[in-house]
Amino acid sequence: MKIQLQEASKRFQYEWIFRNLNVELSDGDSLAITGGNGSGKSTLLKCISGAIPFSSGKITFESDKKLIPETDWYKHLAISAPYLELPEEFSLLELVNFHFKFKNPLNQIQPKELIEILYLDQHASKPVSQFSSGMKQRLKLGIALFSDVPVILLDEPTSNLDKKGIAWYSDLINDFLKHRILIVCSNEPREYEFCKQKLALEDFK
Ligand SMILES: Nc1ncnc2c1ncn2[C@@H]1O[C@H](COP(=O)(O)OP(=O)(O)OP(=O)(O)O)[C@@H](O)[C@H]1O
Repeated sequence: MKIQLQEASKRFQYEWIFRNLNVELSDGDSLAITGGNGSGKSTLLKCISGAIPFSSGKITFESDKKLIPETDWYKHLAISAPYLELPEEFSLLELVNFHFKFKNPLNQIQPKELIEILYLDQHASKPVSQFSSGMKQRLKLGIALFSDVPVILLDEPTSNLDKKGIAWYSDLINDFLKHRILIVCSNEPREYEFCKQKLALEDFK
């Protein structure tokens, strides 16, 4: 998998959020997108995922030297972000089963095994609406990281996590991200310090 941004720019009305980004990412690469509140991190991640368009410039997804049409990007990526809601009426087990109807599980992991990795096995039958914010965050990260896709997009991955959760996040990144493309939006060095490339959005105004 290869993702390439060429002179990618975004504006809302008359306000340029970022201009002329050039980035190239291949399997095993990791990119940290940093910047203060309102600098455009989430906007850039949404553009990369195809949820919203860039205003100018170009982005391509390429697999085995073939361009992937924009309408198919979603099949190749998984996202965890604060603005993406979980279907909270499901129990945990129902939600994991539901998710894996759309995305293949990484390493053929079974729903019950994943729930153990999330250390939520005591809560398999509980509706997700009754989860704490940290439990929801582990769930969002877990279903993204354990989707068998070549591109993982994470926005504020450790928000709401306690010390144990933060260590758990670092271990998962170490163990399961080696051969994929990872993009992390963050202001917390602990969330992205392992990334090979860094892009400070303030430099692209
Ligand atoms: N749909 C929209 N219409 C107009 N302006 C928008 C829209 N979405 C975001 N913006 C603006 O774009 C800028 C960047 O917002 P964005 O959410 O990408 O920042 P961020 O770096 O992710 O911030 P934070 O660290 O607070 O999450 C802000 O000025 C925001 O108001």
